[in-house]
Amino acid sequence: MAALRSFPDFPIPGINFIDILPLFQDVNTHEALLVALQLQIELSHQKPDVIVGLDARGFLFGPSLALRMGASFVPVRKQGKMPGPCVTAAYEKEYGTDFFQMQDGAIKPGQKVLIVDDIIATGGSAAAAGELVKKLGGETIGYLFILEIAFLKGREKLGGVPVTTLLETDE
Ligand SMILES: O=P(O)(O)OC[C@H]1O[C@H](OP(=O)(O)OP(=O)(O)O)[C@H](O)[C@@H]1O
Ligand SMILES: Nc1ncnc2[nH]cnc12
Repeated sequence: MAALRSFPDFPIPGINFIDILPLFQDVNTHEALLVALQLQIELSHQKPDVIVGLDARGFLFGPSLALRMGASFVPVRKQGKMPGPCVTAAYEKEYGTDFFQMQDGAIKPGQKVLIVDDIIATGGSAAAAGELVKKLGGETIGYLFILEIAFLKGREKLGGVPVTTLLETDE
């Protein structure tokens, strides 16, 4: 937790924003983070075919983790960023409303998918990503986060799919 910083009233008043970026500034901490995430996947005894990372902070470690696991990486992006036909889901998060998209065909029917992101707060973003995976015919086998803001109870939005987090805070 020492590498994380919090910023009161960012991006809007009332939100205590937790900044995970320092984890990537130190090579050893970055490496330890990836080792810890990989270990969590291995402990689940479920090998994902695809790792789905959420725009934007899920892109910081999703592709590296996918390479380590021998899985493909597929991004979920905010609306309007990707070309071609996409599936779309609306969602609410801790500080606003947004739309997520995935490209048609990015996941093949029946593929096992692990959804990763830096933080689970209300769970709105992660739930929308799960919806998109389902629309493409994939099977979400789990969610993996670096940090859970536990009092927001986001995991309750994820339909009973296994949720793993490395760290937890109640602030
Ligand atoms: O559980 P929730 O309440 O949905 O919140 C969690 C989401 O919020 C943050 O992303 P944000 O939308 O701020 O986008 P960014 O990564 O582009 O900054 C965070 O990286 C998660 O994706
Ligand atoms: N409090 C928070 N800090 C950082 N990212 C977030 N995403 C949603 N809530 C957040």
